[in-house]
Order: sequence, then structure tokens, then C-alpha cells
Amino acid sequence: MATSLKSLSEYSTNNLPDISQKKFGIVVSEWNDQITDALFSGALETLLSHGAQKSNIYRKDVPGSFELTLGAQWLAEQEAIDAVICLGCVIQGETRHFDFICDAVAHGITNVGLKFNKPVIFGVLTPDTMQQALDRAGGKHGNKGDEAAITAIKMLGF
Ligand SMILES: Nc1c(NC[C@H](O)[C@H](O)[C@H](O)CO)[nH]c(=O)[nH]c1=O
Ligand SMILES: CC(=O)[C@@H](O)COP(=O)(O)O
Repeated sequence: MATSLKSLSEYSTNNLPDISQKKFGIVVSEWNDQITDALFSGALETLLSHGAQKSNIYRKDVPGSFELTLGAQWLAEQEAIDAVICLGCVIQGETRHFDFICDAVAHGITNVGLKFNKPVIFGVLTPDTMQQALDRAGGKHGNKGDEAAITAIKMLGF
């Protein structure tokens, strides 16, 4: 279902696990930081609102979305970390660079989760325009950071 048909910030709260003792790593891309900081705010507030302790949430910044994979790996390899959330925004430019980044990050983040057997969440916006990004970072379509955080919580209750 297209995001335009649903809000990224609306989700079921049935059967959520206790996350009061869970530790979360959040990797944030510095590219398009107006967007990624908004995604982080959404993810942080969602984790806190469902019982996470702020002292158990660790933010690490990376230069761009391409680096989210290695940043996620450096967090996921830490035994104490229960889940990793990756936040980025890759905006289509004039060339195919967009495609290479998005493909690499999607596959890379997937592989980190499989390698370390823990939730590593793809919270990366891949819009054509800045407006589409704004709409999904606390705008009319909700906040992708909320979606990423509740996804991490639900996977911890698997
Ligand atoms: N154009 C965007 C980038 N580009 C930078 C890459 O992510 C990477 O840091 C660089 O290729 C060096 O490895 N990154 C974004 O997150 N968003 C963009 O729109
Ligand atoms: C996704 C990107 O890396 C992109 O912003 C780069 O822009 P361009 O394709 O015009 O070089």
C-alpha cells in the first residue's frame, strides 16, 4: 500500500513487548539532516512512549546513507544492543547514484540483521523530492522514524 494511502505514524499497539530493559542503537545519516533529525525525533519519542529508557538509546551519526550499513554493523556486533534502527533520506538527483545507494543500503542493512540475528530496521526515505521527504518526516504522511521504531519494538516481541 502506498504511503499516501496510510500514515507512517499509525500502527497497532496490540501485544507489544516490555522494552524497559532493551537497548537500542540508532544510526543517523547526516545527509539531508533536516529530514533525518526529524526521523530521529520520531523514533526516539516512539521508543520512549512505549517504555524504553532514554539511557538505553544510543545515537551514532554517519556521513551518508551509504554508511548506514557499516554503522549498523558496529552497533549490532555489540552484544548489549538488542535492536538497531537505521535512519536516512536519499533524494533522487540527476544520475543513477540514487539507485546504487538505495540498493546497497537496503541489501546491506538486511545482511547485518541476518548476520547478527537481531532486528536491524530500514528507516530510510527514498523520495524523488524534498517535499515527499518532508511529508514522511512528520508531515501529512506521518513520520518514517515512528514506523522504524515500532517495527523494532514488534520484532523484539517476535
Ligand atoms: N545523495 C545522498 C547521499 N549521498 C552520499 C552517500 O550516502 C555516501 O555518503 C557517499 O556516496 C560516500 O560513500 N547520501 C544520502 O544519505 N542522501 C542523499 O541524498
Ligand atoms: C542520491 C544522490 O547521491 C544524489 O543526491 C546525487 O545527485 P546527482 O545524481 O545529481 O549527482
